[in-house]
Amino acid sequence: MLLQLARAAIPTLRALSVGWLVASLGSAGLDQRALVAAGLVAGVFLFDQLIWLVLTPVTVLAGKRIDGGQRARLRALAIRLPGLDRLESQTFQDRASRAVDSGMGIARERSAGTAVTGQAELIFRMVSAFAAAGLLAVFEPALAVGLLVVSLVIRAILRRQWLRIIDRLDADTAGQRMEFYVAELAVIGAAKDVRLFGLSDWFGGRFRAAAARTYAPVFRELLGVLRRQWWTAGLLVGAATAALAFPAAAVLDGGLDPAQLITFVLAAFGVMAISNMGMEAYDIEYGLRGIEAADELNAEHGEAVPVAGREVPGTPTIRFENVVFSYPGATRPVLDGLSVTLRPGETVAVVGENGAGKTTFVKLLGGLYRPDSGRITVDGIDLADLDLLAWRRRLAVLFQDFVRYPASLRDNVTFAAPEQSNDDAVLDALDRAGSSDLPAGLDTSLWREGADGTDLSGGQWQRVALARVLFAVAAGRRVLVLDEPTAHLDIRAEAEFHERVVSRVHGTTTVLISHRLSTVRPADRIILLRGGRVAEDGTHEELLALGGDYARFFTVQAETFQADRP
Ligand SMILES: Nc1ncnc2c1ncn2[C@@H]1O[C@H](COP(=O)(O)OP(=O)(O)OP(=O)(O)O)[C@@H](O)[C@H]1O
Repeated sequence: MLLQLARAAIPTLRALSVGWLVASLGSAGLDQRALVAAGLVAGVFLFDQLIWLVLTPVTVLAGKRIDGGQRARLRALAIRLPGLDRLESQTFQDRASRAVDSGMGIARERSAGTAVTGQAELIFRMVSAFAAAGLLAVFEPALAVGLLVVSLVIRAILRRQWLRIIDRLDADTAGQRMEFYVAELAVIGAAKDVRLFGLSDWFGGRFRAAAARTYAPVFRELLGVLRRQWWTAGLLVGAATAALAFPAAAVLDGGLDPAQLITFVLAAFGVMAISNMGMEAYDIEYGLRGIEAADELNAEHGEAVPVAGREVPGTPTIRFENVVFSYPGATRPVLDGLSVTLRPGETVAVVGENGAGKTTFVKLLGGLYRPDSGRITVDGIDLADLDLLAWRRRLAVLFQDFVRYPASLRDNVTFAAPEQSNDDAVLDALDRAGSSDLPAGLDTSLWREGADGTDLSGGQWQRVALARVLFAVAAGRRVLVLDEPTAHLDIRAEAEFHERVVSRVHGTTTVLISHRLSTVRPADRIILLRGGRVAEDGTHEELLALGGDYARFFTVQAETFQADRP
């Protein structure tokens, strides 16, 4: 603040000190007074240069601090959202990336921090212009007011032009998203494919196309602005002419001496400096969009906290009653009248073709989405009335696309029940998941990019993820969901899976999703989803006897397996 205030005084101090120097030189050559005046002029110039050395890092740091706070608030809001539907909506994602300036597009600064520090800079530039106008008013108040008004009008015109350019940039979020996605994918996400499939030209072309789509209207707007710029330039030339002509005329009339001429001309240019749109204008305009986006997110989702509801003890009976569910924006429901009961302690396998809705069923069970109609009950209580956080603490879910946390092996296991951290239990879970021979100790960071980090094979990662949910069950979770838990396992591990994992889970309801029918065969019940509802329900033997889809799939798999044998 003090630094900015000192900077705001520079144009006025410069005008006064240079005027004083000229007056001193005029009177008696290079005497002591002139030397002091020259020292003052040099001091002001030097101060103007040096102040940036301090001001720049202070401003950047202040901005980063504000941005850090904004990001933290947004993270808290996103984490608090009880389900995935809002999080996955395009509007939410667009606003979130604007609010935190996640770097979409090229050199975009949209942060709250830049808006605040830019605004502070603008205030002090205004103070500076008004101070210079005050000095100029000593000579001619009308000239001071006129120059101030014209300079502010020029600034307002330039600001409007900026806003139109920013609007053009904002208009194409789909293009920016594509550009960002392609750039990320080409460099990191698809690094192996880019090399092995020779995709660099394809990615390059897509990136250029996305960038051209986003920036073509921006460049058109910019060219339009440049074409219309002549009358802004005219205003500036007019103002500069008045700034010189009025004091010069006064000198000719004998009303001003040369030293005063220099003082007032410098003061006039100090006033006009406010017409210049510095980077602060860019920072404010872009940054304000980020603040607006954060405000919109807060207004729309700020209250979205899971409400404290009822809790159910023990291993519950779970019922899906005529549940219908479509993903936001989808035209067809994924679940369409699904009714099923999961009894306490039983192992229910869920099978069905790709896209039948098996994972969706699990997401609804976890309260990540709500049914469009019908209801899900836990011991007779609607899931909507349960304390969602408490309910989730009763679940241990291994998703098909489980997360590979860039953390230690220990954390990768305990994350499913973070309240427990007992190394014996971690080792036991790893052992049961068949991971006791991993090339990593509990403290090893499973983060290849990190210092001393390592990575695992696909199957090893699956075992770690399996250990994660087994650890959670040992910690008291009472509903275990395993979505394709054997997809990456080798034949021996898959054959041992039921014996080693499922049969050793007691007092827990287990939902097992798998395309490998040998994995689901021993389940207490198998349900087959088709058309968004339960089409078949029974034991392996009952479903084989039924002769429906399950029997057909099983026969095909069994025949394939037989045919593959030597
Ligand atoms: N987040 C989502 N947004 C929109 N649609 C989705 C989303 N997730 C899944 N879907 C759609 O819902 C349908 C069911 O998907 P789901 O993942 O539940 O199937 P699944 O039975 O688990 O399939 P698979 O056997 O291939 O794993 C699919 O048509 C899929 O395209």
